[in-house]
Amino acid sequence: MEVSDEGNVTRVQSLAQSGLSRVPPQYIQPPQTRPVRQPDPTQTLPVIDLSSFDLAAVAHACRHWGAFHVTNHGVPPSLLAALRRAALSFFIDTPMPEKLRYACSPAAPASEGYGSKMLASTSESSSTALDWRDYFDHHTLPLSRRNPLRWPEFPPEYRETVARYSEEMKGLAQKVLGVISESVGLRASRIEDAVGEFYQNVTVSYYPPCPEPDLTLGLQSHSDMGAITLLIQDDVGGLQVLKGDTWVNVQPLQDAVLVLLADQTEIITNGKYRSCEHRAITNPDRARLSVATFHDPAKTVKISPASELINESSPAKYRDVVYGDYVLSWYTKGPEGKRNIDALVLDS
Ligand SMILES: O=C(O)CCC(=O)C(=O)O
Ligand SMILES: [Fe+2]
Repeated sequence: MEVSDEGNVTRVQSLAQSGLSRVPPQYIQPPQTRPVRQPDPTQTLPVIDLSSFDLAAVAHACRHWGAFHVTNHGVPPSLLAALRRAALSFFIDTPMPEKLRYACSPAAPASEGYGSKMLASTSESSSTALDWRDYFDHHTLPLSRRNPLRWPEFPPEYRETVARYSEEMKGLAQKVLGVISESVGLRASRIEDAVGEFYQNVTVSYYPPCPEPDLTLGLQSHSDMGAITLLIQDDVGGLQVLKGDTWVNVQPLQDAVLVLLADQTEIITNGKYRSCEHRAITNPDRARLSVATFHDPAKTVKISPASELINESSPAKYRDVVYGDYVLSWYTKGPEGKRNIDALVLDS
């Protein structure tokens, strides 16, 4: 997720540390996107135990939430902890001038590195309030995109931990996409076959404490653009998912991995499953860390609804899209909830 003039972009962490009691105006959300302080407390995100589950529970979670926690997923908890530790150390132990050596390139959107501003500065995106977030984006797969020299050098185990984590997340994404495929009535490999080789990015988000949590968002409302996102976080909380028209807090679940269905899975399942709209709120007291691992098609891949799910009574709901075109529209227009996928919906 990324940038235009990152060289000049203020790091939110520096702002937060300057001890200001009001946030600068460019971070203030318009009234309609400010976070509600009382999300629905009666709702809790489904949990799927990957060592024993029934497909109906997966189908229910995908249909009604587009998101669920997975437990017994096979990724060692020690690796999740090691990644969180290394990532946090980059943000809190590394001096700012050293961090800025990894600043995202000003030229291209979605460039790798240390950034703060998700969208390119276009006239369409200029009205969007800034996120109260800094991040580090790693290009991890395919290996031809990977250059660990662009990843933090400290702590010393950083690069190796990201590499191990990337591998584990790839395996888990394949496993979970297989289960999702079967739960919608497709053969297990069907969604993965449609996506093709995974283009995987690992993005660490660091949300510093914010003096005005009622007026700001850590990350604006969006759905992820690829196929599937796997997210881990610390115990602070702040992620919210939209269920129907209600925002629900996602309670951090120790050692679980959170699965978010992304837009290409919505298209492939012909809308039987919807991608999850989500956002991060800010916290006045504690910084928060999350790590999202995105699994996307190559830019040249054409995504279309699975023909097995289309018939006379259930016609194709989305037009085909070349993934690179989808990404370009996302970064120029901004996510604004789910507007990019909504633009592909065919008139019925
Ligand atoms: O910080 C979080 O929990 C959400 C991050 C996220 O949605 C993203 O990076 O796309
Ligand atoms: Fe996201």
